[in-house]
Amino acid sequence: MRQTFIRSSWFKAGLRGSLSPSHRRIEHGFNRYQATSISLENALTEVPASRFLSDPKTVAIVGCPFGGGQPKPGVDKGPIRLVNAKLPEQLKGLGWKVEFNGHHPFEEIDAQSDPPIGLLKNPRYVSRACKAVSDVVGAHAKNGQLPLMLGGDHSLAMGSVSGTLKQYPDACVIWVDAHADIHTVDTTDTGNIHGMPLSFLLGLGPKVSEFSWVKPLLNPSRLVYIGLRSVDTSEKRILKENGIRAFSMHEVDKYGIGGVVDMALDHVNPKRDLPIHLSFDVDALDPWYAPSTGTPVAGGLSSREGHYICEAIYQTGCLVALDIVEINPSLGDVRSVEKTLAVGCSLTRAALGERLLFTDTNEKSASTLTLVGYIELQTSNHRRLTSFLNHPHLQRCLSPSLHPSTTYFLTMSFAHSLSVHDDLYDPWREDSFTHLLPKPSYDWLDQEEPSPFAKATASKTNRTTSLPFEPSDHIASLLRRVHPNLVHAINPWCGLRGSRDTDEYSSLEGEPWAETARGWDEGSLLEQGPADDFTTFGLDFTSVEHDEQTSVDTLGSASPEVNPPQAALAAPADHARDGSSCSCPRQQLSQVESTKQTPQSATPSSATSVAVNCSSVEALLAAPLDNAREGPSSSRPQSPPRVENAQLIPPRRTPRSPSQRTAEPSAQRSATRSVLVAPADRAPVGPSSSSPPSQGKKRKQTEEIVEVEKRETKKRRTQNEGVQGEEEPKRTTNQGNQIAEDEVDLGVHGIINRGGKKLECTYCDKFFANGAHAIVRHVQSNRHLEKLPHEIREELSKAAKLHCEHCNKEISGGRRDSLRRHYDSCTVLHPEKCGKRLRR
Ligand SMILES: NC(=[NH2+])NCCC[C@H](N)C(=O)O
Repeated sequence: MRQTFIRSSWFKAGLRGSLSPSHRRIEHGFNRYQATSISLENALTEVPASRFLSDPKTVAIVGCPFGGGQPKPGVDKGPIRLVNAKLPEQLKGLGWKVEFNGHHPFEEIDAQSDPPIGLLKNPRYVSRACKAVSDVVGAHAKNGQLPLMLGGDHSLAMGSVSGTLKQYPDACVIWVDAHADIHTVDTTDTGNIHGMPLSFLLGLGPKVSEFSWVKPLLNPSRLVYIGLRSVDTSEKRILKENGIRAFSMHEVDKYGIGGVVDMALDHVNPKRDLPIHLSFDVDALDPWYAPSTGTPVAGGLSSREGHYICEAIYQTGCLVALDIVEINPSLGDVRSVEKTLAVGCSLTRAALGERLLFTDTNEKSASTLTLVGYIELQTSNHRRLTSFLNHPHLQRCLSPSLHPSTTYFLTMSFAHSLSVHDDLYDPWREDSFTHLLPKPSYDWLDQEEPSPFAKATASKTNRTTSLPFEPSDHIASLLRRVHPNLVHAINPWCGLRGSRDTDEYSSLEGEPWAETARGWDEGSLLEQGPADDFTTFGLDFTSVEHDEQTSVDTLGSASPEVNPPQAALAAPADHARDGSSCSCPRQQLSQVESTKQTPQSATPSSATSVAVNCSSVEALLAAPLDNAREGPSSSRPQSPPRVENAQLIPPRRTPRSPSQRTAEPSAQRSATRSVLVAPADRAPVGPSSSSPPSQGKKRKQTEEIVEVEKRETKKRRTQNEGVQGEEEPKRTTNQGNQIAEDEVDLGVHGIINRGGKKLECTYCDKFFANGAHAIVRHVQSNRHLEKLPHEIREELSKAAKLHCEHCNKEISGGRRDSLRRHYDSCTVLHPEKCGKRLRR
């Protein structure tokens, strides 16, 4: 039996070009209008925060008032002051669940009972404190929480990193510090253990029985430094002997912080799939920004550079633990202390998702939703789907290009091997399931249109069908690995509608892609080709600048009023302002120097105003992945040494002059807000140049388009005339049928409600028996929307809100399961309940 899962609407919608024979296995395309369909609902409710943490994302604050690893009093007050500065509230403001049950009590040991071991000072005190921290951090990590260790001195990281490694043995450690903190027992000059934690974690140097609990779980290749500038001679030797990668301030100056972070990540976490422990010593920052610390060293990171590190690591979705250490509120004047505490808070926020242009990842608005692409997988094979989603090619395509502040969704559809049900699977016909698929386990498909048929069929019998896997959760978890903010939407119905349209094939006759379509029909995809064939998947990432309006909006939403707790201490993203008024000596110098050099082009990950767009299908086909990768990364000044696996896909800038921007019609501008529009210079959607259709076909298509356009213009004109108060024009369907007076014209929707029963789509010939909701969805999911102005599209998405079909109540949240829950209390379905409630 033929598998007929070619979507009629797609062919009509101009996705034909994507069906070239060379892309027969994986269909991909981009239909930005689906952004307003069900995808939106799913995307709005599902924003995975991390690859490793549990939901809801929880940060467990481990306050460590401890300074035994160094000699200066006061560092133990650091965590207390950070908490008093409302750090927990600030993190809540970022959407985290915060667990903080008071600071950890560290039992003091008097000096006599804790004599030095060799040169090591307070060895027992430090060891016990670190052991306790290790246990606590390990427990939080085990619970799927993110432990935030607030020091205290940096010796505590011996504990926190141990705790992390217990739970995540393959975790990597990014150590941001002015110092290497890698002295061994026999190399330390000072005996201060805060200069030694890494040697214990790496198992270097002579063993000290007091520290035997520290397991040398850290592999030197999993450690990377950023910000070093005070490294003792013996430490340099240790770094060299152990091949430990370090990015000193020299490299920061040379490559820029973006390059350094990329290289650091490429070294320890090339596929961005390993858990990351970020250990941030505030002395990595220039003392200008963090003066209140015990061992300040001039020439450090600017505030922005420090924040960039945190932001970039958050963006990997791999952060599992964070240390913020060495803030000593007893050092310096009041202003210095405030400054240091403020930067400690804002570094923490940056590492936990605070963004410069957006409020937070949990606040989802249409402007943070970007459709990345459309994938149609012609497979029902679980293994193949997994290998596709796990394929490094896809990961490389998506991962580095997606900005963390944006929720992306990938609309995916799956042609299941429903061949046996072929003629039966029509959700619009209640009887279509009744004998073969009595209780479909198509919940994932049902999700969007369950009520008419799912209810009807569920009651009949419990026979289940044999879908090979339950895609929703599975895909969600796989996509989370690609990018934490990448969500998916399964978009079932247009395919289902098309499933009966076998005549589509005849209309394909002579087209180069007809063969492909047949190939799918015969299930060839399932049989042939190793997973590697999926490399044909190539999204074309094109940078599209947010229009000015968007930037202003999003910037506005990040203003301090939005988040009062943060304002209490430091305005959110206050670090962003550092540059202008900065008198940090290093930055002044580099500012002077940078004017001499070629201006640095924006690195992709720092370009907050750049979004990713997979534009027309033709562009996809014309631009294989490798081409898509060419771009600004190669034009970066002094591009860093080749970093393995760092397949950055730099967004291609499409520069537009300000006058060009203002010249854009406002409707078009605002349309770019929620759904990014392909830049004008992209090839128009139509037959691929690589697979030109026959002349005749081409003409037929053009004629079709012209006809549709004519219809549109006519319609618009008659509408306008109506507004001007002239005689009301006769209303007709696209078939030319006149609309009777008792028929409701949904006008702007392009939908005619015929006698309140059957609905006809004005743009194609389809009829719907299942209510306005269904047809609104239909119009959205087909490319009819393309023809509608933005305002109308917005109205449409409003109209697509879920309502109970019995009492017409709007279902808040617009989710199907909420609707199902609502049925239980629906006053029309259960008048008796309603009565009870009234009596009460
Ligand atoms: N985490 C720190 N602040 N470490 C400073 C260490 C300074 C010096 N290398 C020492 O061993 O004493």
